[in-house]
Amino acid sequence: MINIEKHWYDVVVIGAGGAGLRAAIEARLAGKKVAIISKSLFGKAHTVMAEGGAAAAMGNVNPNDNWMVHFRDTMRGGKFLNNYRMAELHAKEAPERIWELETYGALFDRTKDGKISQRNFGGHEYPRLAHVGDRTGLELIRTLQQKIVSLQQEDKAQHGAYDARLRVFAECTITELLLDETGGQKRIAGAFGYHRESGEFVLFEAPAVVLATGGVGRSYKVTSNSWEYTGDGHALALRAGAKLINMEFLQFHPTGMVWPPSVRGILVTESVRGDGGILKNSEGKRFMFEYVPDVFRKQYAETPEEADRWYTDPDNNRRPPELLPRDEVARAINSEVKAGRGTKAGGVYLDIASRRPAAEILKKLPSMYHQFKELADVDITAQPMEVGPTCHYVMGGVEVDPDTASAGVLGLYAAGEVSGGMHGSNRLGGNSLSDLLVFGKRAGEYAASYTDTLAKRPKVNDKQVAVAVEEALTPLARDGGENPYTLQSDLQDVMGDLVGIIRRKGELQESLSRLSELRERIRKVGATGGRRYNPGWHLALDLRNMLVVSECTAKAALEREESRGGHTREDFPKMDSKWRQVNLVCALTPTGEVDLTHQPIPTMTPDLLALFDKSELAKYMTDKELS
Ligand SMILES: Cc1cc2nc3c(=O)[nH]c(=O)nc-3n(C[C@H](O)[C@H](O)[C@H](O)COP(=O)(O)OP(=O)(O)OC[C@H]3O[C@@H](n4cnc5c(N)ncnc54)[C@H](O)[C@@H]3O)c2cc1C
Repeated sequence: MINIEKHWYDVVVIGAGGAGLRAAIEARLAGKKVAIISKSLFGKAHTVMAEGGAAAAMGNVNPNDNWMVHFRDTMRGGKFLNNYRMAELHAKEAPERIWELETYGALFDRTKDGKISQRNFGGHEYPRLAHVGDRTGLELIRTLQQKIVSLQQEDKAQHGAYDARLRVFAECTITELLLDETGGQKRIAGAFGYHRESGEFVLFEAPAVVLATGGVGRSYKVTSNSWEYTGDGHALALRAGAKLINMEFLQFHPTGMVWPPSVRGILVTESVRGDGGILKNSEGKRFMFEYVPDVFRKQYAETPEEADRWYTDPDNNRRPPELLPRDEVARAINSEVKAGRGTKAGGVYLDIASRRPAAEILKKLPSMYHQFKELADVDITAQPMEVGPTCHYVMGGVEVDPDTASAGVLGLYAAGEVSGGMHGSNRLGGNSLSDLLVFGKRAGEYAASYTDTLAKRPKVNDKQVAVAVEEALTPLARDGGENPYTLQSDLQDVMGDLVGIIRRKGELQESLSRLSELRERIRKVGATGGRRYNPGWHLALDLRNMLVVSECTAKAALEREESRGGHTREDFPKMDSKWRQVNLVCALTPTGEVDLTHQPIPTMTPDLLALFDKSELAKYMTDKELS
């Protein structure tokens, strides 16, 4: 007889990064009983790793900034494939969400006159990233956790227990969402998972679930993402009947560490370039001036002199090309390396040492200094760093309603990196931290109000629970099954080699047939040992999520015959305005295959269209759309 620990909540939030914590706070403030579930330790999420800052048009450093400029930058960055309504809400609400963090106790760096300081970042017209040195994510998580503790203290005073209305389940992985399908309509009824340490199963009965599980980067070997980003939320949503959009768009951050091999992929923050760092090839040439695409030519400097003047006089000079959106810089580095002008380890040089005094580097980039000193024995105040592209962020994700964050299945919501649409084909740096605050809050609010509309709670189906138990136990029961680590490595090879930064038709076709072979092998995955802390078993369970998400990416990448943002096709090197009108949508067939369809993207409202010059829109839109 399998023992299953049972809990009863109004709202279950899966994920304890910024999106999950902000959603949980909002649902709790609405009076709901809320569980926060986290695969990793509490406080250890992608959000904590964020370095550069959170983008919000507060206009503290340049008063010309406002939500309309931020909206324009976000749409340009996403090459106009963004869900315009999400980009609008994000630009309008981000400043409020940042100021609100201060009321929770956040301590941002300040300007001389005491306002929240804001720094430059790629694709943002004005200094816009609220930051705490290069440890912004740490402050964000610390503050949200502090708010949670303060709410728990209120609950202790009112209800006699700290976790009466807000409880954290750390090191607990959700493997399945549970649905009530009575009357032919799917409604969320709960979530099933296991405690990582004991291997014991756990069931959360709840009418509303917020997915806040972050990204998918572990499907690639060279990635800035950590072990838990196996696309669980994306896969859970698919299996529950929701859809994924834009999965072909993956952001390869231009600057990951490339040396030594053990740390390849770890992020080198864009703040290095925002604060004056420049990129050079092995011949010592500052090469980015040669890679400014026509659509951005007007906004970027043509000479190093103009670019350097911009740091002190941004109103009369144009930005350095090192601050182009990330997809452009990543492709440029890739081209330099391919042309034989890379470093021995396959990267290029990022130099701040010759550009800023050591004391300033230490003050503004303390984490980068320690990262390079400890991991690569490089002193960034005296030597250049070696960098190259690393898989960093997934623009694609769960299709949501922009206002409510509803994922299209009753009771299911998604926010943060797991959701799709907001960033279009490419995310601007800093826009994720603000995204997760804006839409985390909205998801929590609407999940809570949804539970108020229910006449009775959806019922958990015991058969579904039995299937979830069996699914989880099968790898342990299988003798001589495939090794999960080998399977993960093989999957990463397929994605890195065939669905990487530059894509080609033949390779994408090959990736799909290799993924289909992997599907068969993953069905036979085995894990030795028992249920007590067993990472091999955990990975065996994660693999099916990584696989289905990778299939979505490969299928959509093959289908989209153009290059845009985080999707570059060597055989279709240009943007095509016909493709801008289309979202590629993935759903699962009843037999679990990925089904891909085209869906028209929502048409931008005239008031928002009027924020752009017609000549600029003409670079992205069809004549029909413009008329
Ligand atoms: C090194 C680095 C630097 C970055 N710097 C910046 C920056 O400066 N500015 C910016 O805007 N963005 C930055 N980003 C991106 C940004 O940090 C992330 O996109 C963002 O934090 C994602 O937040 P999230 O709340 O959606 O998910 P995360 O913070 O990734 O949290 C996901 C949570 O879900 C949990 N989880 C996952 N699967 C399961 C499961 N099956 N069951 C239970 N729990 C699960 C995880 O344990 C975790 O708690 C950076 C990213 C990295 C990696």
